[in-house]
Amino acid sequence: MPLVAGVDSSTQSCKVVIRDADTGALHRQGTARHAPGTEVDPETWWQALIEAADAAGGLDDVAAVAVSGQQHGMVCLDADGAVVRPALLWNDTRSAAAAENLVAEAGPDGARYWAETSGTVPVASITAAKLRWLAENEPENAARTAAVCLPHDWLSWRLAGYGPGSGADGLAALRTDRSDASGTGYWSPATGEYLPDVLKTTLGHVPVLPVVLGPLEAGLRTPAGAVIAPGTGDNAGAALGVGAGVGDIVVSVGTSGTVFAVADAPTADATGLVAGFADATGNFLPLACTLNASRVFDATAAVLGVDLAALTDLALTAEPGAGGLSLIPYFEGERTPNLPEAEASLHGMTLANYAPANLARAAFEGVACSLADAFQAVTGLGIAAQRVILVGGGARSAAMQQTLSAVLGLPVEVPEPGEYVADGAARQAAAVLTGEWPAWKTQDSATVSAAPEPELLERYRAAVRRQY
Ligand SMILES: Nc1ncnc2c1ncn2[C@@H]1O[C@H](COP(=O)(O)OP(=O)(O)O)[C@@H](O)[C@H]1O
Ligand SMILES: O=C(CO)[C@@H](O)[C@H](O)COP(=O)(O)O
Repeated sequence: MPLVAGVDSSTQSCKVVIRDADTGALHRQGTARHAPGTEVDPETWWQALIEAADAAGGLDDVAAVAVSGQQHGMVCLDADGAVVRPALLWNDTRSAAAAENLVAEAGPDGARYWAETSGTVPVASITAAKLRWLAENEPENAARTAAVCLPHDWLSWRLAGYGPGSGADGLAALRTDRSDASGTGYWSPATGEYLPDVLKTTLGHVPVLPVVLGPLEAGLRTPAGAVIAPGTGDNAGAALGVGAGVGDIVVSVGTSGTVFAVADAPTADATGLVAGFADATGNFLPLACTLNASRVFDATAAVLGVDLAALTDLALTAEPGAGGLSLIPYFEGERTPNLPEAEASLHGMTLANYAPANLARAAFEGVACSLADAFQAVTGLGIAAQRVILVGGGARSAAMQQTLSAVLGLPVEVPEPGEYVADGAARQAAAVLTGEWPAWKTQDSATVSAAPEPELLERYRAAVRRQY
């Protein structure tokens, strides 16, 4: 009965689950908060991982561990293995102009070129755009950058005992997986190869890059001897955690809102709405991501002076349609659609409808409508939605569940509350240990079917069109 650990180092927190490798039974778990902001010292992730692992009873007795992490974050290391500057996260939009320039420099059909070459048209989130920003704005830091990796790669490396002072041998030990490599812009999901030219035209040189492990390939080991599995980007981790397969569309409501499908062939969306990522099993993970999801609820709850449970209760006392209010939730700029400078706005206010319950409902409906746009982009690639699965912290809200079902006009499957990204990582750890994907029992789910509200999405889209 070996134990395995799964780690989810996501934007807001680190979660650790420890499960039985044979049965998947949950033994222990722990969490720790991350620092806020879009520019973060990776050391704070490491300290949070230690804290979350301690809260989960430690990792000394696990036979394998895998780390899933927030995607795209730019972690630059110097020749010694020390971090060159704080990491720029996926939701840091300072690299928006750099992304635009990368597309323009690729010629009149630059977007198609990028979609076909790297799977994804660069936006501010993509690591390659962040490297270009670094080279243009902090040339000394760019020149000192001897290796570039992602949050999950760096944490796996720290788990193996590497860190500042590890030198060239340490950099050579960096490992990643195809799901996270596919979010960099300098790795091709279609060929499975790095794209050195992208690094030359962004960072200015080709740094040491993590070796991309195959789905069941063992990576490093912890000092205590546990196998470190390849790990994953957090969305690919969620796909593993809920057991998503071809025909499933997963909607995740965390700091980011994501809509993604498991596909058996790579995608290349030249509109730029859908990133052509790889998954953690050897398949692909076309994904549309928004910058504004669960934190819209946090902010609205704070404004209304209630907690998240009360926000949902309040929202459910309002009629569908929030009395005519439409919230465009682009508080942090937006990525889908690509409007990095956008701000949120509230439309349709009258003295009659401007009330706390309608505001609460408008927050959930606004996020649901923005996710419906992302959903349409994914299904627009010809991907059928046989089942829609809702995960992430925001999935705990009945208001989120119902408004998403109403706006999509589809039933939504809601797995029992859990840490599905960390669970996906634990599954991968078990798979690497045994050589095959474990046949763990899948989670219990409820199906939420709300009456379709197509006019709500029409009103939202009309407001977006008027504004942008
Ligand atoms: N009952 C709830 N209602 C609405 N949102 C919730 C609820 N519980 C948790 N959340 C949201 O979950 C978010 C954290 O989700 P999570 O998926 O862990 O985020 P991330 O992976 O980006 O760190 C918080 O921003 C919070 O708003
Ligand atoms: O940028 C993306 C996907 O492309 C985000 O989904 C990040 O991976 C962050 O995820 P969360 O912390 O919101 O789960």
